[in-house]
Amino acid sequence: MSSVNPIQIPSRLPLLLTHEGVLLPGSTMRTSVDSARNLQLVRSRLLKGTSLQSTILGVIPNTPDPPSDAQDLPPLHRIGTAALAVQVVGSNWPKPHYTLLITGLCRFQIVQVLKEKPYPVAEVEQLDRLEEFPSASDSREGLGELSEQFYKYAVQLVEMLDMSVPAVAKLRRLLDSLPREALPDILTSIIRTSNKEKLQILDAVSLEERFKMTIPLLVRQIEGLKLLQKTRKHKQDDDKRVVAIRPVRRITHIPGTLEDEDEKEDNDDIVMLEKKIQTSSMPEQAHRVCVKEIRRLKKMPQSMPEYALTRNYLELMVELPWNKSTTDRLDIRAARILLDNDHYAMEKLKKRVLEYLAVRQLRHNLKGPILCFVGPPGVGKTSVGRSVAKTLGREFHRIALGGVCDQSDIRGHRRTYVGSMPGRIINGLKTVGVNNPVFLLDEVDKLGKSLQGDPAAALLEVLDPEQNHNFTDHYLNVAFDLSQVLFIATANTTATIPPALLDRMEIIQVPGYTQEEKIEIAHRHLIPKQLEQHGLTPQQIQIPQITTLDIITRYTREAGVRSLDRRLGAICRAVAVKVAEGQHKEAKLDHSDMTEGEGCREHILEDAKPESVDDTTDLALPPEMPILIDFHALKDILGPPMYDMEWAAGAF
Ligand SMILES: Nc1ncnc2c1ncn2[C@@H]1O[C@H](COP(=O)(O)OP(=O)(O)OP(=O)(O)O)[C@@H](O)[C@H]1O
Repeated sequence: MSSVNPIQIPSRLPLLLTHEGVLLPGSTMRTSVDSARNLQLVRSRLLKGTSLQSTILGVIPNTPDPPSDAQDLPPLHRIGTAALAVQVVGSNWPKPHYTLLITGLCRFQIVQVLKEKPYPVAEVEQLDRLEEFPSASDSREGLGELSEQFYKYAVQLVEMLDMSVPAVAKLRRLLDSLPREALPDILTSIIRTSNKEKLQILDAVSLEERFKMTIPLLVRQIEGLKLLQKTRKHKQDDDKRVVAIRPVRRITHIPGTLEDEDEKEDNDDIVMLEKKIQTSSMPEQAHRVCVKEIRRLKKMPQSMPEYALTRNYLELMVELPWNKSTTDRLDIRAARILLDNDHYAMEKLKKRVLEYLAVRQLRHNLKGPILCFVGPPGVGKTSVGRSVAKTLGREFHRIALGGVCDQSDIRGHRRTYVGSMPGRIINGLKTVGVNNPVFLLDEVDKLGKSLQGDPAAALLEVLDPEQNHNFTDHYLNVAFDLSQVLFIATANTTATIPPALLDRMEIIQVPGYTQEEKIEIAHRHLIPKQLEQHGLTPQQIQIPQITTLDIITRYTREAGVRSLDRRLGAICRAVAVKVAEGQHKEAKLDHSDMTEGEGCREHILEDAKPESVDDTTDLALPPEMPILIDFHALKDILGPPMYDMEWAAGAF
């Protein structure tokens, strides 16, 4: 048996009166201090004292300290534990108090109270003299047997616990290295015992008595664990000892229970994850990290917060498209047709995009300036980016950068950070599932800056073809090759784009549209799209060009076509309601009444002529009569015009 350093406590000790919990020698506990004498003790002894001796206290259990020091001391419990104050944490909320972390050293008994104020001090006699403990070889007969019996139970108990928990493994080692005489106190404070039982153990000054009293407690705990394993009604205990009473995983297999299935599922998941790591085509370095992490994961209890973190990390690693890409199918003629089909006007932009794609096709690589479309909102910048992806046969992903002011948005958080996650680039790659998508960095001009770093600086690394084959997201902590990604940026203005970023991009201005262009865009693209979105057919609604002009001039004022698109959406919604209610025939009738009465402009009547009706009966109506949207209908749906532009209609 190992020899033990004798502990010699001072003969006078300041007394800390506690009534919650019992501190036993060899164990540690937290206690809250908020009564007058205890507060004084902490302030004048622990916080002011500088010697090691000033951190030694006499902890008296089962004795509440009166709230005010004007009140007399209550009768003190006879035996206390000399303790070392390891940590003092103070707070003023909700009232001034301290939390002490104290470690029990040995028993003592009070000989005489020397003073009661400002905190009690007593002359004490040390009861445990560890150096006098008999060793296993030369112990007295009775005690040797008792201690042997106790040791066996202790080993049995610890071996029933989950050895993969570091605290349990440590406890198992301690059983062999600590003197047996110290074990009753330590085990009593670990196993499930009441304060009363702990107090009895504290009061048991004789070692023999202590062993005798602790053995039944151990047996009770062992029986409890056996029962627990049988019923598998493993309850989470809010007591910190929960770690110590977790049954061993390998002997808890009781088929058929829900938790059993959960655990099995989890284990299956880990096996699957391991297989995925082995078969994944990730680079050597990433593979090494994954293998290391999965080894750690296997040893971790599932209740540990790190378990979920590590698992999420590994799942992301196997999901990332390290080597998965789509094949480019670039045909410049087809690209031209596709761009023309999707977008009216914007000749300059389309020309430059085609040039860009042609050069990429001839050079077979993507190194080159990043295209940045700059123009007012709603002129189709995003939508051209989407078309580029379509022409190349690549996946498309939009990364909105407006308002981003933290560089971890781009580069991710380190995994040590609570709630850490990868940045938007890695997240985007996970979403598209290939390593060569088109990434549209939307609104680069609206990047912010903050104490959390400059996201523009992080973007520089992403966009620089010389560096981005080695892009390291903080969360992944291994390099990912971004060189196959085609980046396109959009902005409303170049004025607020950081110069270093601007330097890496080729700016293509996208001007606003003329009224005529807007009308064409509306009729070629926006209206058909809206009809489709609302489940309408051209036979159900008719929007003449003059109405479109009315919307453009009287209801919107913009360089692009976004508001126009929204207004058309509102019209389609209103018509969809009519159609759905099956009332569109009546609506048409009412409507023709109204246009007649109010003298609609000639062109509208002309537009309506082919379908115009002079019969008032439902039956006389052609079955598919479109709802005509004229200026009056427009007013009904969108409200009165926001801008009075009568002249514009005339001009048209
Ligand atoms: N020339 C065009 N031809 C066809 N549709 C167009 C054209 N210009 C814009 N659109 C349509 O207008 C809508 C708005 O365009 P988009 O979202 O691409 O604008 P944006 O310039 O990216 O705006 P923001 O700067 O606000 O992001 C889209 O539905 C798009 O299809």
